[in-house]
Amino acid sequence: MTSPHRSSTEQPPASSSHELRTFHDVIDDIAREIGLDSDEVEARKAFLELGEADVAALRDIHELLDTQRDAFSDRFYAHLLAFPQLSALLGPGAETRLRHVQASYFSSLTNGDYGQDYIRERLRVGVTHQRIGLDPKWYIGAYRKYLSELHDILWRRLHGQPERFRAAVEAILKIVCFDMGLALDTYAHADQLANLQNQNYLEQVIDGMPAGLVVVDSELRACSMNRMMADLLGAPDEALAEERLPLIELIPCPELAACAAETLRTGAPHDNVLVTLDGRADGVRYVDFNIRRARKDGVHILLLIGQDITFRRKARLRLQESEEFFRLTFNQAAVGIVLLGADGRVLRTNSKMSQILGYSEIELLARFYQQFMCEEDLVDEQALIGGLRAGEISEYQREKRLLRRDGARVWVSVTVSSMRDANGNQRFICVVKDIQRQKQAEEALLRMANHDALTGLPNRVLMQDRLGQAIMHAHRTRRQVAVMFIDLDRFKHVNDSLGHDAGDQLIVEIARRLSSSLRESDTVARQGGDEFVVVLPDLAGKDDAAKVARKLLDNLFQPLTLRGQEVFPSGSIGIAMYPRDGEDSTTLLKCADSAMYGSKGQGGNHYSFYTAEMGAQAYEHLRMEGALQRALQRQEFLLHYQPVVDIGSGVVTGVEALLRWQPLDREMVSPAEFIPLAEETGLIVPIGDWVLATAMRQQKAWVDAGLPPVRVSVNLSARQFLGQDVAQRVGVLLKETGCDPAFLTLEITESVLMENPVAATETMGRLAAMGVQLAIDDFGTGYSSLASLKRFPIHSLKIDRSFVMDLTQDADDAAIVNAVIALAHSMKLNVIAEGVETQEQLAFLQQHGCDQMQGYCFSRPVAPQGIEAMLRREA
Ligand SMILES: Nc1nc2c(ncn2[C@@H]2O[C@H](COP(=O)(O)O[C@H]3[C@@H](O)[C@H](n4cnc5c(=O)[nH]c(N)nc54)O[C@@H]3COP(=O)(O)O)[C@@H](O)[C@H]2O)c(=O)[nH]1
Repeated sequence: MTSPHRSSTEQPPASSSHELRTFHDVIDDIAREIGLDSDEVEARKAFLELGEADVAALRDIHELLDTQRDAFSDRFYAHLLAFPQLSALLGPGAETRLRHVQASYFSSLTNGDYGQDYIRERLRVGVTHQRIGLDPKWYIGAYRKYLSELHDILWRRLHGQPERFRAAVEAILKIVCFDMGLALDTYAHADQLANLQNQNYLEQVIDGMPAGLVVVDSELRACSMNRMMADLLGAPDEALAEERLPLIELIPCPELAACAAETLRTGAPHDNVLVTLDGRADGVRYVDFNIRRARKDGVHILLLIGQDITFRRKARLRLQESEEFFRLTFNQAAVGIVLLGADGRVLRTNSKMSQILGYSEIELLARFYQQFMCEEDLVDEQALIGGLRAGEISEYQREKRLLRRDGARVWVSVTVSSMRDANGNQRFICVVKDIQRQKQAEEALLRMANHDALTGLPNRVLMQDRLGQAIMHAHRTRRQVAVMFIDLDRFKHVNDSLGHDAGDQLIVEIARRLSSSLRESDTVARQGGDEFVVVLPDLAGKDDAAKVARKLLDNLFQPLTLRGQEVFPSGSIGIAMYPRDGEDSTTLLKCADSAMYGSKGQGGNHYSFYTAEMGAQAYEHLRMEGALQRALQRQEFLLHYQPVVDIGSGVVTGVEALLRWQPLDREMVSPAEFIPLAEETGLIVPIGDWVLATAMRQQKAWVDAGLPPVRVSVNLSARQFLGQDVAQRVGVLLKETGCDPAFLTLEITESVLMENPVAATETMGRLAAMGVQLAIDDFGTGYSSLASLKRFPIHSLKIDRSFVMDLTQDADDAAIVNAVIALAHSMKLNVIAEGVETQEQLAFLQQHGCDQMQGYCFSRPVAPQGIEAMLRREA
């Protein structure tokens, strides 16, 4: 306890080492603490006027009293032991021992030696008496008895010698008073020691209190405080040691000072006065003060007891903070959160949950979770909740649909966990994530993966799955399955002439017509391009399939208008039957495909069932493809050239390069046979590139051979023209071959132009810029008008052979050819007639101003040497 008046003679507390000390040491300590040094002894003797004369007088009666000692002791102790309080203190059988002690004291009293040993003995006796609990009153009484007895003895022996008697009595009185002083000193010292120990004990208790204590005086100044308060305030001991600090300075809290003043004035206690102590190195401290009034030395004092509630308060603040954090997180969470009672009642929810389910928070609180579940989920959900309830699982996660307020179903991912509230009640926490969009995207992806984007029909993947199921079902039920491969007739033609959009429109309409012609249990799938596959499960036989095929063809062959043109779509259908033609989907599809080619071979708009011969055709198709690839590697291709003749002069002005395939071991194969296959497989690109390079090299070779320059025309396929950078390639080849671009013409069909007019214009522009000429081949077979060709940098038009063929018999064809020549001329285009076989045709063309012609009437396509011979003849 820190106080401005702390004793400077504080005694160390009793310790075990203290107990081991001898009684002699204790007496020495007491003598020292009382201050009984020789000066003190002399001072006392002087005050008692105990001098040498008295010592001599005492010695004088020593002998005299010797014979009286035993009788004296008997009387003395008879008197003392007559008092039960004393006999109880002195103990049974004490008489003999005490009589001996008394006799010894009696002797020492008059033997004239009153030095340190005498004094120490007196202190020892005093300490002994004090320790056994002999009150000073008994002590004083005993000395009175002592003096009276001595007085009697001396009177009896010395009444005849009044001077000696007076001196003896005087000396006895002094020495006895001297002794009494020493005895009383031991009592006072013991009391002082006890007080000190008491005070130490209290201070220890107060310092050890788990609360801070400040004692404040009646002037509201702090008198003392315990260690805990000093620690709390961060105040050094010296703060109060020097002066009493005003309370408001020691604890700068006006509220505390005001409460203290009130308690001091009225005596009414104050509890829970919260004081915030900041500015401490270890951070802010919160102290809860109770103020009580007490009284000391007749004046009021205050006890301010401060409890450090920093930890508690910080914990509470942290709890509040975490509750606030939780509340905000809960309310603003991007996922729905619901706290459910054990029966599924909604106990707490957040705004996201309201958003997901379309109910207000209040509405949700009046409901049970089960009310939002779809019926089909109830059984599973109850089982899982049962698992949670029984502690078999701690949580579960599911994707499912919940019922919204508007009756719609929303896809969610739910995680449900079990917990106990503060009262031990079971609760379920549901974290609900809205995955509606994700599910829609997944469904869309799944749909995309299994359906054709243009028509929405199942695609090849889904069709194969359905076909597999149909086969399994037919196997079990001993029924049949029909697989139909449907390819639209002349679709390419529509696509090329009317453009891709019209082609797409046609495909969509065909898909609609096929779907509407079939049952729910049938499958119609788009295989790609203009190919469809129909799966008819559960059939009795091929007659059923034939009926459906007829119906499909009838429905397909209904007119529709595309870009203002009336089109009559038709298809070629190939049919394979399970189990007759194959037992697995791959074989059946292959058979149906072969059968479809069979229908195509019959002019389209036809259905055919698969036969073994068709398998051979399909095989042939595959064989050709492989052979074409090998032909490129083995250099089995060559070029023939057909002269292009000026109609007026009959002079060869150019040649058209025409591809030929001469396999090593077989007859020459016509391009009409392999070009469509090469186009289908993409092989036309490397083959066409070879043609271009070879023709250009040939042109240069003729020039180098000293022949007059001759224009060489090369056919470009659609893939070649649109699928690669043909302008860049021609540029490279011009450089490589040395061919003169002014004598190179590239022929493209009008359908190629119309397929991608923008790209075509750009490519043609680049080619024209190199000086290469461009011709439209097979003109009249497409749907483009002459006017639409205006925007392309074209030099020539080649009238298709089909118009020239019947020119002289068919007035329509004649009119068309005539009109084309006239219009082309008006557009300053050169006109070349193809396939001129007769003189009549030639005459017609001459008559109508056609510029050039090519055909059998002049020459068939021939090897380069043939052309060279012709050119030399003309030169
Ligand atoms: N992309 C490429 N296509 C090419 C190439 N070489 C040829 N072809 C195309 O193959 C088709 C068949 O060609 P081909 O058997 O060579 O027939 C051509 C002529 O021989 C034939 N012709 C010429 N005059 C007459 C005639 O008086 N009567 C008659 N019945 N036929 C005749 O016409 C074909 C030339 O046609 P076209 O190209 O339209 O001018 C054919 O479509 C070729 O285009 C090639 O290298 N690349």
